[in-house]
Amino acid sequence: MLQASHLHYAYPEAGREHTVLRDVSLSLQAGEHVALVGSSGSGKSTLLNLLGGIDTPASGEIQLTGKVLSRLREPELTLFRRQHIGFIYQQFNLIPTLTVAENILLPLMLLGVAAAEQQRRLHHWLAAVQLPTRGAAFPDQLSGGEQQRVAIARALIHQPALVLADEPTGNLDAKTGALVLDLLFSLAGAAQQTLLVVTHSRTVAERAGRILVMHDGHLHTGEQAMAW
Ligand SMILES: Nc1ncnc2c1ncn2[C@@H]1O[C@H](COP(=O)(O)OP(=O)(O)OP(=O)(O)O)[C@@H](O)[C@H]1O
Repeated sequence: MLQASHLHYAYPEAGREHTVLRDVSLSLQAGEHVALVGSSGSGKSTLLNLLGGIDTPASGEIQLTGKVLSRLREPELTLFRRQHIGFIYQQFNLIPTLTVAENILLPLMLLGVAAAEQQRRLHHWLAAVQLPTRGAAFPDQLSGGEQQRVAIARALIHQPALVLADEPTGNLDAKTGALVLDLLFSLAGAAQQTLLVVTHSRTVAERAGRILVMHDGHLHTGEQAMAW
């Protein structure tokens, strides 16, 4: 469902180019759960941003559910992202002025889903992330683990084909992280969604079906990844 070929990416740095991704290729099968690991600064978040259509590679091609991202122009690219991708971040990234319910509903509002259908899915997802009575709360009234469960509901409510999670347990203690991780893997699994999780945690990586390792801008798979 995702095929990335020969991706290159560089950031401008003091008048020079700082190359972060060098000839990175990968493919993800529909419904697969994959962990992306590697040392700090190796380019994991950068790769996630390219795969999610938030940023554009200098060269190379990304095909997602049959569409080549670089051939999409605004506003099609934004619409494609809203329909097919869900993001989960280490810092939760909830909107502090919106309630839990409003945060979860954002993707459906942006897609123009009918109000009755929004409410039906909201009830389902509040229950799915074990926060059935917290819809009217604001993010700062929730614990970190609860906020990340809201972020999971927001990332999955529009049934995206691809879920990208950048260190989803990085801000949580081990016990809370394990609960959040269980929810993320089981909900994405039930919906047969493809899940790519960036992590520094061996426990998280071992939950995935496959591990990819970023090292010095290159992506290692299979046997090479086993050494991680
Ligand atoms: N906006 C930016 N401008 C310039 N350089 C950047 C920018 N964002 C990231 N970088 C650099 O690109 C490299 C890769 O960063 P990236 O965030 O992708 O790494 P990472 O593997 O996700 O790291 P971590 O595990 O610490 O989150 C780093 O050297 C970083 O300093």
